[in-house]
Amino acid sequence: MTNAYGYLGPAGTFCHEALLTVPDLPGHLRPYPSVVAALDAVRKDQIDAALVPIENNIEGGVSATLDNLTYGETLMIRSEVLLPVEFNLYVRPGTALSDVTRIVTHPHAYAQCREWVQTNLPGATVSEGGSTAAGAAEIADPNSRYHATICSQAAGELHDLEAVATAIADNKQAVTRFILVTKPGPPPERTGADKTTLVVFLRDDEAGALLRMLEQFASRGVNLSRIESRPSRLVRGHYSFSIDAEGHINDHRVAGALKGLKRTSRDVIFLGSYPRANGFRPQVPEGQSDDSYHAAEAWLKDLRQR
Ligand SMILES: O=C(O)C(=O)Cc1ccccc1
Repeated sequence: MTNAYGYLGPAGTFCHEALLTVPDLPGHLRPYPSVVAALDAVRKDQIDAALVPIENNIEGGVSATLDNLTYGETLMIRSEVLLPVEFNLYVRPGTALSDVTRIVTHPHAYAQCREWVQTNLPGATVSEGGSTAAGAAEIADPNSRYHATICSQAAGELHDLEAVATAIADNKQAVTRFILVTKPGPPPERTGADKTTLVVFLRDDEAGALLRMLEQFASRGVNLSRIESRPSRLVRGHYSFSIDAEGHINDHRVAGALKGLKRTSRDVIFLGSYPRANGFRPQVPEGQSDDSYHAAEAWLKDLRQR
């Protein structure tokens, strides 16, 4: 144990803000310059866990996170955090909004403010920064070639910047989902309001492979809360599916779906079962509860012993 958690830094990122809401934080919180650097630090036992973004409600999944969890040495999701994100446009004190032609920020921040930028700063170019707080640090430098950054109020104030526009997100309800990731180990206890994250590689040269994958969930009453296809790095023209299923690996119906996927697909990566941040409890259809499975198993055992 290192008594340290990592996050996409520097201080003042949305990741940092999300991490501060996690209960029982260790003594040290360490910033990393990228999602991949934070995840690799977990793999090398330099930190016990890392908090990284996985999904936002404008762009969908965060590819850097999803792909690293799919192709890197296996890690496990322990919990999730939902953070409403608000974006402001910050400049060095004295710069007017009309002077802004070069913006630097994290691509997800820009993605969520694209219409605002096009409407209000139509000539401006936007460059990719490592994070929103890295953008704020850049703008604080008087020699910077950039004029403005899109970041949170916390990051703007940390660097003594001036907000020339506030609440500039195109969707005012923007929420980002972050995950806390550790080395593999036993999953957290089942709470009844859980989520299971998987990557499934289909036997996609077989007709109906996608339908067969979905049947593993549907036939057991397991609802999916996210499903995204990602191009496979291993075989060109093939895809993997990144999936969040409602329920825990210790629910019989979810375990049944996992076993079915293992039997019928090319490969399955289990990335964790963990409590849902919104506390949502799935509707378990008749016949899919653990009690129903136990009763059916007892019946079968009895038949075999007759
Ligand atoms: O750059 C940051 O502050 C991050 O934590 C990544 C991010 C960027 C925009 C929205 C949500 C997360």
